[in-house]
Amino acid sequence: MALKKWATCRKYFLNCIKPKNTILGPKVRASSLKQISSQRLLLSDVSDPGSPFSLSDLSISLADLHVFTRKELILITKNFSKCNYLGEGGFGPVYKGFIEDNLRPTLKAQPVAVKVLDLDGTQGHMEWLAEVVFLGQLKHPNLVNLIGYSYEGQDRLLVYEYMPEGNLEHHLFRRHGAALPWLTRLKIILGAAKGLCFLHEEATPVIYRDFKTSNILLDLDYNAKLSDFGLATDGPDEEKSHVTTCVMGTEGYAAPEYIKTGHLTTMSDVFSFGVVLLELLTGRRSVDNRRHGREKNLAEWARPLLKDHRKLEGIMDRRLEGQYSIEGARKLAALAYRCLSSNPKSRPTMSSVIKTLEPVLELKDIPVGPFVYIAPVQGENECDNVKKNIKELDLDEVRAEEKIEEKEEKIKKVRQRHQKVRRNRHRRKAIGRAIHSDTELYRTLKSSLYS
Ligand SMILES: Nc1ncnc2c1ncn2[C@@H]1O[C@H](COP(=O)(O)OP(=O)(O)OP(=O)(O)O)[C@@H](O)[C@H]1O
Repeated sequence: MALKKWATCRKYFLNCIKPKNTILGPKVRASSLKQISSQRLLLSDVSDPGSPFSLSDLSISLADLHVFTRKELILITKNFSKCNYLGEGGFGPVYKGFIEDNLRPTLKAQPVAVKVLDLDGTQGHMEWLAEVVFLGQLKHPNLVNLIGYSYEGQDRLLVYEYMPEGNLEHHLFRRHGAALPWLTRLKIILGAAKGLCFLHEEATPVIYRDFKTSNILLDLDYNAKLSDFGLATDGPDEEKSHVTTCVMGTEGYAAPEYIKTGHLTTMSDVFSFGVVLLELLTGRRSVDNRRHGREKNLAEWARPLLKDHRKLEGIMDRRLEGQYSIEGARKLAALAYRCLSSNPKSRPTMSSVIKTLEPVLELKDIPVGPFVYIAPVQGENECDNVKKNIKELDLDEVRAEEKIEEKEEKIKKVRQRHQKVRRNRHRRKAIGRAIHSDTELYRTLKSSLYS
């Protein structure tokens, strides 16, 4: 479900970057580039109207990125084939592709995701540029890796490492398939927190501005990586704030002070982090217009319930079926409460968020239930072969196989029972056992989530 996104203002900047050979003399350009190259290139260095930068200068400053031609991208995505379509966001459609090892000598064979700017959409050149400038320089295990970009005429494309498990939104809110286990949720939110912390701790802090479940991508081990830097901006530290007349972000995640006044700080990201934390705890979406009154907005509705242990239990995601650490849930709820404070100064920094989250992963008071795949925690020592085999298997297939085995087991038991009943007919009647079937589970879910 795509949430309403406010992101139209930057479209005005389409083509505001100077074309290839700017009117500035080569000496002036060279010295400006050198001056900037010692530090991180800021978005304003590139996008301000007086900037000496041209698009071709980007490839000098961001030398690790590959500049792809349209022809190469057609090859990579099999002509943007429908079979390779992964989805679509505010920027435009995204396709899976594969880079063969003979494409370029410096580029290894690998699967990729290619984002194509929709020229009729709400985003434009500035979002593309922000993505290139930020992800071209900021490298961290919890940020998605940008491999390269492309610009030809009005066309703007981005090429990323492929994230096989898609995004968190899909895993958390899908109607079918197993629920995301507690420890996997923790691992994901900790990874995302580390990514956000890295951005905030840059010498010039980066305000991400679009922290939400659909922007948290997952690799095969459920390591979280932030993507979608189209709305990111270089900001001052927590003490100072940007004031913008153009409020951009996604409904349900944006901090109240930012919506009301346009004041933007790293603490606005912390608020959005609190919303995602709530989504992980409750299994509810940040905004659900099918609900009534206050319940439509998750943060508004849930925050007052977080401090009361009994109420917290009542709003925990039912799909977890009680398999979570109660102490951990309480700690996370208290953390979400602080992140969602209406006063930005009362919110914790992302480094303090990480310090709160890490010990929660160690809590062992999780009731043992049926087998669930729990993604290994980063750095955990485990048998490489088993890990590799699990990676190579499609998890949905594993679950399907488990279900078949489960069903076969049930049929076997029912047969045995029937035989026994037949044998003991004179002694007692067979009792119909209530099986909590998947259909029943989905129906319950549907009525609670989507009514
Ligand atoms: N690197 C990637 N690897 C695999 N899938 C990806 C990758 N990047 C994006 N996708 C998928 O492509 C789809 C569109 O993603 P995109 O980031 O453009 O939009 P969004 O975050 O869903 O929405 P919005 O733009 O409104 O924030 C999503 O299903 C996402 O999971």
